[in-house]
Amino acid sequence: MDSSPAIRIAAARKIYGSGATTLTALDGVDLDIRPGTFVSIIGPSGCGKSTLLRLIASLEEPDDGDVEIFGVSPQAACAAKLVGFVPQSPALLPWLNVLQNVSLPHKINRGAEKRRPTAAAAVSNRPATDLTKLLHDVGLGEALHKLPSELSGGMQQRTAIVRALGLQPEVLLMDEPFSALDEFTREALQEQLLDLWDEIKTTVVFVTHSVTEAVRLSDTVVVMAPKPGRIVDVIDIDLPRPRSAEMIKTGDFHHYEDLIRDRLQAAWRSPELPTAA
Ligand SMILES: Nc1ncnc2c1ncn2[C@@H]1O[C@H](COP(=O)(O)OP(=O)(O)OP(=O)(O)O)[C@@H](O)[C@H]1O
Repeated sequence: MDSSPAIRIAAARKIYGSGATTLTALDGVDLDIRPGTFVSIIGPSGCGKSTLLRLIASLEEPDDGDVEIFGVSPQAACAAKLVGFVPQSPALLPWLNVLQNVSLPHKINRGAEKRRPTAAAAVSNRPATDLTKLLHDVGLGEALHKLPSELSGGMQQRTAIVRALGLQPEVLLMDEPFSALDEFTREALQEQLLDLWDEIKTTVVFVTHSVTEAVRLSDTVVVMAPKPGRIVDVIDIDLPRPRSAEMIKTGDFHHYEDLIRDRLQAAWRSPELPTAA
C-alpha cells in the first residue's frame, strides 16, 4: 500500500513583519498527515494554527521549509481543486440560494479533475457528488431554494461545508467552522460532519479551540504552542467510530480530554524560545 502522506510539512517557518516588529508565527513545523485521516489542530490563541492552515491552502508561502499536498505544491494542488476550505464565517453569496451557492464552484471549475496529480487521482476516483443529496443529508432538504439571509448560522455553515465538498477535495481545511455556534448546534454539526466524512473519507485538517470537539472528531490531535508557533505534541485518538454524542460521557473519552488539556496547559506555560532572525 502507498504510504505517501496526503500533506507533508517539513521544517516550515513563517515570519511576519521585519526589524523590531518581526514575529515568528511558525518555526520548525514538521507534520505528515496520512490520506483519509481527520486531524485537528489545537493550541493557545496566536500559536499559528490559522497560519499553518493558510500555508496548506496556498494563501501564504513559508519563508523556509516545504509544504506538499500529494507530492505537489499547495498552488498546484489548489489549481487542481484538491483542496477545499471552510472558513470561520460561511461567506455565502447573498443573492444565490442554497443550491446555487453549493453548485457554483462546480460550475466554474469544470475540468479541474484533469489537473489532479497522479497520487491524488489514484486515491480519488469517486463518482460525481450529488449536491442535492448532500444537502438533504445535512438537514437542508427544505432549504434548497432559500437565500443565505433566510438561514440560521448553523444552516449557513452546513451550506459552506457542502459547498466545499462539492468539488470532492482530497483535502478539506476547516478553520474553526463551528466556533460561532451554540453548543447544541455545534454537536449536531459535528455529528453530520462525521457522517459526511465517513461517506467521503477525505483528509481533513480542522482548527479548533474545543478539546471535546478535537477528541470527538479526530484520528490525531496536533497541539501547538506560541512564540514561536510550533508543534509540541501529536496525540492519536484511539477511540472506536462512529463516535456518538453518548461517547463524550465515557471514561475513555475523558482520558483523552484530560491528556490534551494537560498538554495545552503545558503549551501555555512553555517558555518563549529564541528564534533565529
Ligand atoms: N498577516 C499577518 N501579519 C502580521 N502578523 C500576523 C499575520 N497573520 C497572523 N499574524 C500573527 O501571527 C501569529 C499567529 O497567528 P494565527 O492567526 O496563525 O494564530 P492562531 O493560532 O490561529 O490564533 P487564534 O486561535 O487566535 O485564531 C499571531 O501572533 C498573529 O498576530
